[in-house]
Amino acid sequence: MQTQPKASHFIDGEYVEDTAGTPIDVIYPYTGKIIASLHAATPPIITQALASAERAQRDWGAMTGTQRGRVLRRAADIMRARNHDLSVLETFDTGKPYQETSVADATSGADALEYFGGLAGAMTGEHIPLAGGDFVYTRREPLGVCVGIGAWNYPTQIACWKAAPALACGNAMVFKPSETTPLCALQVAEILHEAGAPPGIFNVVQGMGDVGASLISDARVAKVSLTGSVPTGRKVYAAAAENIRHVTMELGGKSPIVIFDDADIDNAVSGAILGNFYSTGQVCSNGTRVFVQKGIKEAFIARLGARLQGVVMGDPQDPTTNFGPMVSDTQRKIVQAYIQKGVAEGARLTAGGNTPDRDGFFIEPTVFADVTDDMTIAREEIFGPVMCVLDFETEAEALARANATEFGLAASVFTNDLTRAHRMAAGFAAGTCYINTHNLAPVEAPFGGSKLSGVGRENSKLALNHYSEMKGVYVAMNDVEAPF
Ligand SMILES: NC(=O)c1ccc[n+]([C@@H]2O[C@H](COP(=O)([O-])OP(=O)(O)OC[C@H]3O[C@@H](n4cnc5c(N)ncnc54)[C@H](O)[C@@H]3O)[C@@H](O)[C@H]2O)c1
Repeated sequence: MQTQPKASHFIDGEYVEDTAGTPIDVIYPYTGKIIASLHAATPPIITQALASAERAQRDWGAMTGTQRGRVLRRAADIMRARNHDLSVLETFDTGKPYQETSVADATSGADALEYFGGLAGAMTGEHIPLAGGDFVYTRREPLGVCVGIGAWNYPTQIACWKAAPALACGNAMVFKPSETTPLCALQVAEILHEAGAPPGIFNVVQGMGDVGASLISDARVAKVSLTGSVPTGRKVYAAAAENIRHVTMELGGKSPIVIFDDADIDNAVSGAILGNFYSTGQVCSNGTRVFVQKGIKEAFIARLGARLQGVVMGDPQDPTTNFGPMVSDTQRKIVQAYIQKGVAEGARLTAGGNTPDRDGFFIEPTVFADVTDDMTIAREEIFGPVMCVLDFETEAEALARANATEFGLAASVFTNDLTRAHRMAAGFAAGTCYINTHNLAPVEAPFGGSKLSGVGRENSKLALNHYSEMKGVYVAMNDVEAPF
């Protein structure tokens, strides 16, 4: 497959290059080899992208929602038809196994385009009757030019989850992918263009944090939606505050999975695997603190150990591989340091912990038992395949400890006690909760975090509120009464 794009940026319906920008080498995590070379956006590229988006948004925002929705739904169809190629590219970009990318990335992106394409024509205001026949009507209006900034773990999905509601509401978007995975968003731009999106409606510019910062500080920008870490979120939120801009923040997490002794233990083990090792642990909503009720702790660890025998680590493009390398050597080193800290602080290593002696940024799926709440590995987001198993005795204790974190992205409970399941879901201080599963993110459901994990929600009808604002129009049906 040709992994080198035609040029670094996609602006106004075409590929654009400016070789004066800082070089960005794209590394395939399986081989450590360079598979594409791009350039970060220079100030003229940033200006070009924002000017084109501002120009295009005026007409796009004036179209009917049905017309815009048609373009998005066409893009969804193209994306589904190209799923194989897009998945292969996503695997080159991230190192995630094709077994995952073929069902979770372009497909999830297409779902978002289809869903918000469907909703676009159904967005309406309301009529509010008042005394004396006066009334107010509301108009849902686009914000204008939105900036999207992506993390490296789900490059296609992140681009689509931001573009689809933004465009459905009549905005234009300038999207900056992560510098680690810059390839897939260009494909999203091509597909939207091919589906009939007017030039400039979705522009992609490459670059590091400084490019993101320049985009946000531009006066033409009405909103920024970031998927990234909490430290970056703080900077982006502060920069947006300078001009009182709208924000959506999808940030990090240290989510709990609470497993009671009445749970279906195989389902609980599956949930913990999904919530810790999918995408080699590089998922923001991962349930990395697994609280297991004391009586079943050793049984849980034994079953988990047996299931880990099913890990197939290898060439991520091979459809039988179910566990790929980490996205970069840097990220792998961060995870290695956390594993060392876990050992040093006295946690019991029950699986993995090693770096396989082979090419690629691999690290074994790792499980620590007897983890306590104060250990570094139980407090900080690791963003790699490291599961911490903690044990508990009572429901009240589990809930209090699950919530004792500055993050609040996701939380799940495994139990067969119906009332306890709902009690726990109501008690979790997290934006995205699960009962008897973990980490599913269908487009119909709101996704996002509370506390340090974020602001706003992606997906679901709620996302429309974050990409539009309501204008109230007061209509007088009577003479104006003035005091003099
Ligand atoms: N909540 C979610 O939906 C979600 C999803 C995926 C990843 N994440 C989080 O993302 C993190 C991993 O991704 P990452 O390492 O790419 O995150 P990161 O914060 O390092 O970078 C995210 C993006 O922000 C850009 N950026 C960096 N500094 C900036 C600045 N000052 N101004 C504007 N943009 C700037 C980066 O170039 C990149 O595109 C983890 O913390 C993970 O939990 C969250």
